[in-house]
Amino acid sequence: MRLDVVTIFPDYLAPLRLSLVGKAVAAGIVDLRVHDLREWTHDKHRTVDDTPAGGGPGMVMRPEPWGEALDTLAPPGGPQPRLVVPTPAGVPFTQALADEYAAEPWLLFACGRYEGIDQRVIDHAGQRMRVDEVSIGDYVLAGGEAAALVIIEAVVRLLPGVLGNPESLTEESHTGGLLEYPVYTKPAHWRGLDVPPVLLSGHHGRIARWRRDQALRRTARRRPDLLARLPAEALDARDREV
Ligand SMILES: Nc1ncccc1[N+](=O)[O-]
Repeated sequence: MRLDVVTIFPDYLAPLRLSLVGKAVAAGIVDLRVHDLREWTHDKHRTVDDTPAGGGPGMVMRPEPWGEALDTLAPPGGPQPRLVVPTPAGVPFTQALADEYAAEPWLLFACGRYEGIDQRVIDHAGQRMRVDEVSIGDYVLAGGEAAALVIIEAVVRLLPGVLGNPESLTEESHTGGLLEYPVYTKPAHWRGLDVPPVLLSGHHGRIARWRRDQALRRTARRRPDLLARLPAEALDARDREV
Protein backbone atom coordinates (compact mmCIF):
# COMPACT_ATOMS: atom_id res chain seq x y z
CA MET A 1 0.00 0.00 0.00
CA ARG A 2 1.13 3.50 -0.86
CA LEU A 3 0.33 6.06 1.84
CA ASP A 4 0.78 9.78 1.20
CA VAL A 5 0.20 12.37 3.91
CA VAL A 6 0.11 16.08 3.09
CA THR A 7 0.41 18.40 6.10
CA ILE A 8 2.00 21.65 7.27
CA PHE A 9 3.40 19.72 10.26
CA PRO A 10 5.28 16.76 8.73
CA ASP A 11 7.08 16.11 12.05
CA TYR A 12 3.68 15.39 13.59
CA LEU A 13 3.65 12.19 11.51
CA ALA A 14 7.04 11.03 12.83
CA PRO A 15 5.37 8.36 15.03
CA LEU A 16 4.50 6.50 11.80
CA ARG A 17 8.16 5.51 11.67
CA LEU A 18 7.86 3.77 15.05
CA SER A 19 6.38 0.52 16.31
CA LEU A 20 3.87 -1.41 14.24
CA VAL A 21 3.49 1.04 11.38
CA GLY A 22 7.23 1.70 11.38
CA LYS A 23 7.90 -2.02 10.98
CA ALA A 24 5.41 -2.24 8.10
CA VAL A 25 7.17 0.67 6.41
CA ALA A 26 10.61 -0.90 7.00
CA ALA A 27 9.31 -4.22 5.63
CA GLY A 28 8.06 -2.48 2.50
CA ILE A 29 4.44 -3.42 3.22
CA VAL A 30 3.66 0.29 3.35
CA ASP A 31 5.25 2.90 1.08
CA LEU A 32 4.87 5.95 3.35
CA ARG A 33 5.49 9.44 1.96
CA VAL A 34 4.94 12.51 4.12
CA HIS A 35 4.84 15.88 2.35
CA ASP A 36 4.95 19.47 3.60
CA LEU A 37 2.11 21.39 1.96
CA ARG A 38 4.33 24.47 1.94
CA GLU A 39 6.37 22.84 -0.86
CA TRP A 40 3.51 24.00 -3.07
CA THR A 41 3.49 27.65 -1.97
CA HIS A 42 5.42 30.26 -3.91
CA ASP A 43 5.31 33.41 -1.83
CA LYS A 44 8.00 34.57 0.60
CA HIS A 45 5.88 33.70 3.64
CA ARG A 46 4.79 30.35 2.19
CA THR A 47 1.19 31.26 2.95
CA VAL A 48 -1.29 28.39 3.23
CA ASP A 49 -4.33 30.13 4.74
CA ASP A 50 -6.53 33.18 4.41
CA THR A 51 -9.60 34.72 6.01
CA PRO A 52 -12.93 32.91 5.59
CA ALA A 53 -15.16 34.08 2.75
CA GLY A 54 -18.33 35.43 4.30
CA GLY A 55 -16.44 36.50 7.42
CA GLY A 56 -16.23 34.68 10.73
CA PRO A 57 -13.42 33.63 13.05
CA GLY A 58 -10.21 31.84 12.21
CA MET A 59 -8.53 31.09 8.92
CA VAL A 60 -9.25 28.70 6.05
CA MET A 61 -6.60 26.81 4.07
CA ARG A 62 -6.21 28.24 0.57
CA PRO A 63 -7.06 25.97 -2.38
CA GLU A 64 -4.02 26.70 -4.60
CA PRO A 65 -1.33 24.82 -2.63
CA TRP A 66 -3.64 21.84 -2.19
CA GLY A 67 -4.54 21.77 -5.87
CA GLU A 68 -0.88 21.82 -6.86
CA ALA A 69 0.02 19.19 -4.26
CA LEU A 70 -2.65 16.81 -5.55
CA ASP A 71 -1.62 17.49 -9.15
CA THR A 72 2.01 16.66 -8.32
CA LEU A 73 1.28 13.56 -6.22
CA ALA A 74 -1.59 12.22 -8.37
CA PRO A 75 -1.25 13.75 -11.85
CA PRO A 76 -4.57 13.83 -13.70
CA GLY A 77 -4.84 10.92 -16.12
CA GLY A 78 -2.59 8.72 -13.98
CA PRO A 79 -3.64 6.27 -11.26
CA GLN A 80 -5.61 8.04 -8.53
CA PRO A 81 -5.54 7.53 -4.75
CA ARG A 82 -8.47 7.44 -2.41
CA LEU A 83 -8.36 10.84 -0.73
CA VAL A 84 -9.02 10.84 3.02
CA VAL A 85 -9.72 14.21 4.63
CA PRO A 86 -9.96 14.00 8.43
CA THR A 87 -12.51 16.53 9.68
CA PRO A 88 -14.95 16.81 12.59
CA ALA A 89 -17.60 17.28 9.89
CA GLY A 90 -16.84 13.88 8.38
CA VAL A 91 -18.60 10.54 8.33
CA PRO A 92 -17.65 8.38 11.33
CA PHE A 93 -14.47 6.37 10.94
CA THR A 94 -15.29 2.79 11.91
CA GLN A 95 -13.65 -0.62 11.82
CA ALA A 96 -15.67 -1.31 8.67
CA LEU A 97 -14.11 1.72 6.99
CA ALA A 98 -10.68 0.63 8.24
CA ASP A 99 -11.27 -2.75 6.56
CA GLU A 100 -12.24 -0.96 3.36
CA TYR A 101 -9.15 1.26 3.45
CA ALA A 102 -6.91 -1.75 4.08
CA ALA A 103 -7.96 -3.07 0.67
CA GLU A 104 -7.00 0.15 -1.13
CA PRO A 105 -3.70 0.21 -3.07
CA TRP A 106 -3.20 3.94 -2.42
CA LEU A 107 -4.48 6.32 0.26
CA LEU A 108 -3.69 10.02 0.33
CA PHE A 109 -4.39 11.91 3.58
CA ALA A 110 -5.00 15.66 3.39
CA CYS A 111 -4.48 17.07 6.89
CA GLY A 112 -6.22 20.41 7.34
CA ARG A 113 -5.42 22.92 10.07
CA TYR A 114 -7.23 26.10 11.09
CA GLU A 115 -10.94 26.10 10.29
CA GLY A 116 -10.46 23.55 7.52
CA ILE A 117 -9.65 23.44 3.82
CA ASP A 118 -11.45 25.46 1.13
CA GLN A 119 -14.29 23.11 0.09
CA ARG A 120 -13.38 23.52 -3.59
CA VAL A 121 -10.22 21.44 -2.99
CA ILE A 122 -12.40 18.47 -2.03
CA ASP A 123 -14.97 19.14 -4.73
CA HIS A 124 -12.31 19.49 -7.44
CA ALA A 125 -10.43 16.36 -6.32
CA GLY A 126 -13.74 14.52 -6.35
CA GLN A 127 -13.85 15.03 -10.11
CA ARG A 128 -11.00 12.51 -10.50
CA MET A 129 -10.57 10.56 -7.27
CA ARG A 130 -12.74 9.09 -4.54
CA VAL A 131 -12.84 11.49 -1.57
CA ASP A 132 -13.89 10.68 2.00
CA GLU A 133 -14.34 13.36 4.64
CA VAL A 134 -13.94 11.25 7.78
CA SER A 135 -14.23 11.95 11.52
CA ILE A 136 -12.59 9.96 14.30
CA GLY A 137 -14.93 11.40 16.93
CA ASP A 138 -17.28 14.14 18.05
CA TYR A 139 -14.73 16.57 19.40
CA VAL A 140 -12.57 19.19 17.72
CA LEU A 141 -8.81 18.75 17.32
CA ALA A 142 -6.48 21.50 16.15
CA GLY A 143 -5.94 19.73 12.85
CA GLY A 144 -6.23 16.48 10.93
CA GLU A 145 -2.77 15.08 11.76
CA ALA A 146 -3.70 13.27 14.99
CA ALA A 147 -6.72 11.79 13.22
CA ALA A 148 -4.52 10.66 10.32
CA LEU A 149 -2.25 8.86 12.80
CA VAL A 150 -5.27 7.09 14.29
CA ILE A 151 -6.75 6.09 10.94
CA ILE A 152 -3.40 4.95 9.53
CA GLU A 153 -2.68 2.78 12.57
CA ALA A 154 -6.15 1.20 12.41
CA VAL A 155 -5.65 0.44 8.71
CA VAL A 156 -2.02 -0.69 8.60
CA ARG A 157 -2.47 -3.24 11.40
CA LEU A 158 -4.99 -5.00 9.15
CA LEU A 159 -2.54 -5.45 6.28
CA PRO A 160 -1.28 -9.00 5.66
CA GLY A 161 2.12 -9.57 7.24
CA VAL A 162 1.85 -6.71 9.72
CA LEU A 163 0.49 -8.43 12.81
CA GLY A 164 2.55 -11.34 14.11
CA ASN A 165 -0.63 -13.11 15.06
CA PRO A 166 -3.44 -12.36 12.57
CA GLU A 167 -5.65 -14.50 14.82
CA SER A 168 -6.03 -11.51 17.15
CA LEU A 169 -7.88 -9.68 14.37
CA THR A 170 -10.79 -12.07 14.69
CA GLU A 171 -11.67 -11.58 18.35
CA GLU A 172 -11.21 -7.91 19.01
CA SER A 173 -13.65 -5.14 19.85
CA HIS A 174 -15.93 -4.10 17.01
CA THR A 175 -15.26 -7.29 15.06
CA GLY A 176 -18.60 -9.10 15.13
CA GLY A 177 -20.24 -5.98 16.45
CA LEU A 178 -19.52 -6.48 20.16
CA LEU A 179 -16.95 -4.99 22.52
CA GLU A 180 -14.14 -7.30 23.52
CA TYR A 181 -14.43 -9.33 26.74
CA PRO A 182 -12.10 -8.48 29.67
CA VAL A 183 -8.68 -10.11 29.47
CA TYR A 184 -6.43 -11.57 32.18
CA THR A 185 -3.03 -13.18 32.44
CA LYS A 186 -0.72 -14.48 35.22
CA PRO A 187 -0.53 -14.39 38.20
CA ALA A 188 -3.80 -16.13 39.11
CA HIS A 189 -3.96 -13.99 42.30
CA TRP A 190 -2.88 -10.37 42.46
CA ARG A 191 -3.50 -7.85 45.28
CA GLY A 192 -6.49 -9.86 46.46
CA LEU A 193 -7.99 -10.11 42.99
CA ASP A 194 -8.33 -13.43 41.15
CA VAL A 195 -8.46 -14.41 37.51
CA PRO A 196 -12.04 -15.66 36.91
CA PRO A 197 -11.74 -19.42 37.68
CA VAL A 198 -13.48 -20.44 34.45
CA LEU A 199 -10.47 -19.12 32.52
CA LEU A 200 -8.23 -21.57 34.40
CA SER A 201 -10.63 -24.48 34.00
CA GLY A 202 -9.27 -25.65 30.67
CA HIS A 203 -12.88 -26.12 29.58
CA HIS A 204 -12.84 -24.35 26.20
CA GLY A 205 -16.61 -24.47 25.71
CA ARG A 206 -17.28 -22.82 29.05
CA ILE A 207 -14.48 -20.29 28.46
CA ALA A 208 -15.95 -19.31 25.08
CA ARG A 209 -19.40 -18.98 26.66
CA TRP A 210 -18.07 -16.86 29.54
CA ARG A 211 -16.24 -14.58 27.09
CA ARG A 212 -19.34 -14.16 24.94
CA ASP A 213 -21.44 -13.32 28.00
CA GLN A 214 -18.87 -10.77 29.15
CA ALA A 215 -18.75 -9.19 25.69
CA LEU A 216 -22.54 -8.96 25.58
CA ARG A 217 -22.79 -7.49 29.10
CA ARG A 218 -20.01 -4.98 28.43
CA THR A 219 -21.57 -3.94 25.13
CA ALA A 220 -25.04 -3.61 26.68
CA ARG A 221 -23.63 -1.46 29.48
CA ARG A 222 -21.18 0.73 27.56
CA ARG A 223 -22.47 0.76 24.00
CA PRO A 224 -26.18 -0.09 23.81
CA ASP A 225 -26.12 1.58 20.39
CA LEU A 226 -23.90 -1.22 19.07
CA LEU A 227 -26.22 -3.87 20.50
CA ALA A 228 -29.23 -2.19 18.88
CA ARG A 229 -27.43 -2.33 15.52
CA LEU A 230 -26.65 -6.04 15.67
CA PRO A 231 -28.55 -8.10 13.10
CA ALA A 232 -31.11 -10.35 14.84
CA GLU A 233 -29.34 -13.54 13.75
CA ALA A 234 -26.15 -12.36 15.46
CA LEU A 235 -27.64 -13.21 18.87
CA ASP A 236 -28.65 -16.78 19.69
CA ALA A 237 -31.29 -17.73 22.28
CA ARG A 238 -28.61 -18.15 24.96
CA ASP A 239 -27.33 -14.64 24.22
CA ARG A 240 -30.73 -13.18 24.84
CA GLU A 241 -30.71 -14.56 28.39
CA VAL A 242 -27.58 -12.60 29.26
N1 LIG B 1 -12.22 15.65 15.27
C1 LIG B 1 -11.39 16.27 14.37
N2 LIG B 1 -11.00 17.56 14.63
C2 LIG B 1 -10.18 18.20 13.77
C3 LIG B 1 -9.71 17.60 12.61
C4 LIG B 1 -10.10 16.27 12.33
C5 LIG B 1 -10.95 15.61 13.22
N3 LIG B 1 -11.37 14.26 12.96
O1 LIG B 1 -12.15 13.66 13.73
O2 LIG B 1 -10.90 13.67 11.95
